[in-house]
Amino acid sequence: MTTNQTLIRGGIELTGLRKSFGALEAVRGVDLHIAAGETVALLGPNGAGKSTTIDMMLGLSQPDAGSARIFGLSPKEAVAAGQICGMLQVGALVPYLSVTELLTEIASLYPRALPVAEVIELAGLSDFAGQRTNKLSGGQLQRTRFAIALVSNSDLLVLDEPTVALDVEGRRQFWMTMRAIANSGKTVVFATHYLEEADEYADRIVLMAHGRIVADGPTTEIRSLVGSKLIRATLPDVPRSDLAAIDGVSAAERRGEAVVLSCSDSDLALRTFLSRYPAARDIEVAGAGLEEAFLKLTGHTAIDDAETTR
Ligand SMILES: Nc1ncnc2c1ncn2[C@@H]1O[C@H](COP(=O)(O)OP(=O)(O)OP(=O)(O)O)[C@@H](O)[C@H]1O
Repeated sequence: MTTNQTLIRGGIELTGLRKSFGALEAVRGVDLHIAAGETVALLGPNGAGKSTTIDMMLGLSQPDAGSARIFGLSPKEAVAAGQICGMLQVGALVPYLSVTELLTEIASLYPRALPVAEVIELAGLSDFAGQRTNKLSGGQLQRTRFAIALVSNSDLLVLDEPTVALDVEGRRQFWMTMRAIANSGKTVVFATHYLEEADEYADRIVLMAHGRIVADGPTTEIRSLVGSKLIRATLPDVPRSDLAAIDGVSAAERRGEAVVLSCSDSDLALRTFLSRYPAARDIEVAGAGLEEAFLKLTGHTAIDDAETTR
């Protein structure tokens, strides 16, 4: 086995990571192992601690406690060795260089850099390759940040909300490229708010809320954590508390004349519901979507919101 293979096999190991800003505990004990070759989505609402965790993975900030090891190295060593490359939400690019010039400069820093022309094509920058970086639009800037991450040809790509500011075509192209990169055996970690992106492109979802990991597993597993089925029906004038008390129902929500029941046992719930409320109509039984799972696991349920407004 070569030294490089030995390093790659180590994957990413975050152990007991903590980071506070003054009194605010942004990351409160994150333990996470990512195997080499995995594509992992860090999903969570605003302020969940995703960017803070990513910054510590990239060695851009030091944890208050715990450690991050990237392919057996400290983040700074991994960056210096060209093993890891990040695409951040913020950060100005060197102005007055064209996109091609900037990428050529950056490529010269990495031992295994990809050809710049290939990266320009992959990132959808062909039409703007001669444009100066200070004249780029938000979407073009984001594509350029992506190209910077790609050109290094690192084994681990860490992307913080990579599709922000991209239009529909930009997103489609971005994910096509990412798929090819993931299939080539690289490890990819990306933060996103978009459930459908996590669902569609990641092997695994790590859901963060309030500085902690609240769920970690394949998308299907995360869905199953929140009860398997939802019953929707039109049924005015029945109090929510009566619906929540039905056997097999774990939570009930009212949306105008419609009711939504989250079920722990949907067969039992449906039988009871129909016998007790024969006037119910437009009845649907559906698998709980990732959206429901997300809201429930991050402690921010639509049902809670409904309760606070009652
Ligand atoms: N440099 C900083 N100084 C003070 N507070 C910070 C700093 N960076 C982050 N925070 C706070 O830490 C918490 C976690 O922020 P973080 O950016 O990690 O969340 P996030 O999950 O990436 O959110 P978003 O999806 O909005 O980017 C937030 O409450 C944020 O306000």
